[in-house]
Amino acid sequence: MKKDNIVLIGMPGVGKSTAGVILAKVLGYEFVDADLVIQKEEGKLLKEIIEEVGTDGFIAVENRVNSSLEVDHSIIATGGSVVYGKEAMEHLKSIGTVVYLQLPFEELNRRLSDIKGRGVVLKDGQTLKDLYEERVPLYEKYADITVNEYGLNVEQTIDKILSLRNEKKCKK
Ligand SMILES: Nc1ncnc2c1ncn2[C@@H]1O[C@H](COP(=O)(O)OP(=O)(O)OP(=O)(O)O)[C@@H](O)[C@H]1O
Ligand SMILES: O=C(O)C1=C[C@@H](O)[C@@H](O)[C@H](O)C1
Ligand SMILES: [Mg+2]
Repeated sequence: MKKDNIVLIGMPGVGKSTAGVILAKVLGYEFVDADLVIQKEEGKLLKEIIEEVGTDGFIAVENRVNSSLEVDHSIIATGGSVVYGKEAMEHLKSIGTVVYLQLPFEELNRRLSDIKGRGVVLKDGQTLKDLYEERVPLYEKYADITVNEYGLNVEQTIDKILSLRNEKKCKK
């Protein structure tokens, strides 16, 4: 039987970790932050990994770690760049429902006042807008459910995730 996980994807700062941990409490699930799993497995901070092996190297590490996540009844908050890893996304889709947390660019820009400090995978010269345009098609490609959280607080976002997930379950 397919495992019962919820996998949160989306741009950095959309709230995958913030909403994910509360969602786990509401459902009585485990919470897995893929960024923290990477840090634990590598024994380094994300920003140290990016400094040492560059953005492509980080993406390879992220792809490998996410491809080997074996959890059930868990909310998995992924890193924003996980969608560059084909194997990781195929694995995550096979073990859960992929929920894309979506925000318009302007709102995201407001939230991310210090994006370098968050260790975002930005290539030289790439702006946040470029990154947004590059990634949105990937988030859309892998999403089973898309949740537009514009104007919603964390609790409202969680309610929306749960009601769209129930709708999807009822359709099956
Ligand atoms: N509706 C909302 N849902 C979730 N977070 C929200 C919402 N509105 C505002 N926030 C705020 O947005 C920020 C989201 O940050 P968070 O670290 O959870 O994002 P993330 O998607 O996990 O980013 P990253 O990819 O860098 O790990 C928090 O400061 C949170 O309080
Ligand atoms: O969106 C990104 O590029 C990233 C987001 C973080 O969660 C980390 O996974 C990492 O710092 C890269
Ligand atoms: Mg996070």
